[in-house]
Amino acid sequence: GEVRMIQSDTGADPPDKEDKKFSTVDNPENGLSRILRLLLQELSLFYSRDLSGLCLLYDLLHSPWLQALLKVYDRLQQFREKKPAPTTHCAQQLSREVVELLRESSNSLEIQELRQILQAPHYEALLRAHDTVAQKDFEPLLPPLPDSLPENEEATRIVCLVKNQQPLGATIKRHEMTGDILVARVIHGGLVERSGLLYAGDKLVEVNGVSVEGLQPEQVIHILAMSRGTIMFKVVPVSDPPVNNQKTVHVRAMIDFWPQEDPAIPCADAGLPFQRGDILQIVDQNDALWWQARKVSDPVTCAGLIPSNHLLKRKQREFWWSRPYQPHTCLKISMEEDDYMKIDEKCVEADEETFESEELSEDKEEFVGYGQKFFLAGFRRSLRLCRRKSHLSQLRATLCGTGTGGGCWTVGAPYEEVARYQRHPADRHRLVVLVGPSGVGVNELRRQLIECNPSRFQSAVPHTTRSPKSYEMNGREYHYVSKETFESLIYSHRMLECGEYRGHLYGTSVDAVCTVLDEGKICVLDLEPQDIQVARTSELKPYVIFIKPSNMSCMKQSRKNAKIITDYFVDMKLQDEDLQEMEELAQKIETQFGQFFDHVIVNDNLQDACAQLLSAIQQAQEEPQWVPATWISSDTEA
Ligand SMILES: Nc1ncnc2c1ncn2[C@@H]1O[C@H](COP(=O)(O)OP(=O)(O)OP(=O)(O)O)[C@@H](O)[C@H]1O
Repeated sequence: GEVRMIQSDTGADPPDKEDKKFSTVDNPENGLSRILRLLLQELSLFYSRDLSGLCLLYDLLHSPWLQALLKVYDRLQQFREKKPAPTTHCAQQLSREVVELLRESSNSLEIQELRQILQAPHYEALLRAHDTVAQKDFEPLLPPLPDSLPENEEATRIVCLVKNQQPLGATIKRHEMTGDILVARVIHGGLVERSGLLYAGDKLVEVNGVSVEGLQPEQVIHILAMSRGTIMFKVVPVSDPPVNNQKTVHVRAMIDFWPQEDPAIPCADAGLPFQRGDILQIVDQNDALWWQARKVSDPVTCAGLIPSNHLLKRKQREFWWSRPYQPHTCLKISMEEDDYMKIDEKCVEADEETFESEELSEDKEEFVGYGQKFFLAGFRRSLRLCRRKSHLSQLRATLCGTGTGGGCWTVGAPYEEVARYQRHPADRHRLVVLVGPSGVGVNELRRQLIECNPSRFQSAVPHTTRSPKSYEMNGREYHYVSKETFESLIYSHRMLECGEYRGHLYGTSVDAVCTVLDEGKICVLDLEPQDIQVARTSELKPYVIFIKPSNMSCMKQSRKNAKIITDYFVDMKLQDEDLQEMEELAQKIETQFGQFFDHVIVNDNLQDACAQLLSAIQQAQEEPQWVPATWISSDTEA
């Protein structure tokens, strides 16, 4: 009644064609679809009145997806009411009989096809699934309980596991006092954990009907190793099974770990070996000493044991205390003096004049361009020599035992929490940092990259305390600043790298990098490995690429015409000893700083290395990457 009344009131448009189509769907409508149609009819009368929100509601209810959804709902509802029952409980058997019959009948193409279909593995599997559902055969068959249970026996549980190729994923131990065999640890993702039937602390009574009383854990493991198929455990369940309600954490390993070499690990076979730089997913931190984790790059179902943060820090302390006291003898000779002595031996002829003219000759190369000329800052010889010197001194300090890292242990957290980060297209680009042993081609690659697309890639303009030469421009070759200004930048942590060369300070500031990034470009920087940590901030989000030499014989081939800069020559041919030194240095850098590398490129063929570099940078900027979690959280706080 009301519907009609409103219609005559408004004289609005009749429901549109869509609606009619909807109302003429096959079968008589029922349930929700019908209600919806009526509702739409009614709403259409209001449409022209432009009441707020009404049009929105109309469009919503009129949307094809909602209508389709409701149709599905209605169909399912009908289906439920019908309570379908299987026509047969043994479709598989029926199918087999049909195949037999078909074998006897004429061999027409259709019959052949039908036979093939009925014998196809997926079809047989489908019928098997059908029969399982039809027969409601869901539960595994448990062995019958023994008839006579002793009165005083503790509540026991019978657990059956079907062993497959993988290990069971649990460890056992012997209780020191009682001698009971207990489940020590259930490995995350393993068969035992997925079954949900055994817990750490459960007491094993029998395995496959054999009592474990008085046995050593190794003997029990032997029984398990010998058994095939179903294994039956009789256990006294732990009174309150532990619940793992921790969320998983992702970390970057800052150390290497080899379970087979760690005498303290409770079960070496259950250990997860990893190397510095690996991203680990920690799934269980319930144990104070041994956590469970898996490698993100190798997502096997079963986790492995890794030493906890706490355990590693304790070992770290023990390691440092156990070292004999080492007076810092190496630092007695100042590195600079040492270096100068070497330089002086070799370049008795060279004086300041020669150095200046050499800088001039290098200058020409710094203007490059295709069509349009531009200046390449940050490739100056003095800056590069100064960097190299700071690295050498750092490395030597490390070898003398006074540096920040060494051999196996690095100071600081053994695991760094990481999170997935994908740069939003509107965000600044990530800083790209290239690291590599001197002469490997870091600057060559950087130069090629910038030259091939100067509007996309750029280097930062470094700072120096030396005075500008007549042909230089402040802010182009360098930012020329006073010693005081330079030092204040260092003290306020605004210098990414710095060093001294021939009495002048050289370095690259955070702000110089930000200037490039703020122009929407990708800043590509060449840093010494010990400076990576300084650059690792939420502000710059550096993506670190290690440039590695290939093997000696390849290098000898590809570096026939390669030249390096030295203190006494602008271009000096790379010698075999240089290549040898480069290889050794690359190894040292990798063992000491490998945890910070996001990507490694072997620079053998220059064109290949360039192409790899381009695609790595593309990935860094466009695809999700693991970064320290603090970079992300400080973003959201800001
Ligand atoms: N893949 C390559 N094939 C052949 N020559 C190469 C290759 N990569 C670099 N070179 C050459 O090797 C020499 C040294 O390279 P480059 O100057 O880039 O070294 P670098 O790693 O920046 O060292 P430094 O720390 O001294 O600045 C250059 O002559 C360069 O052209």
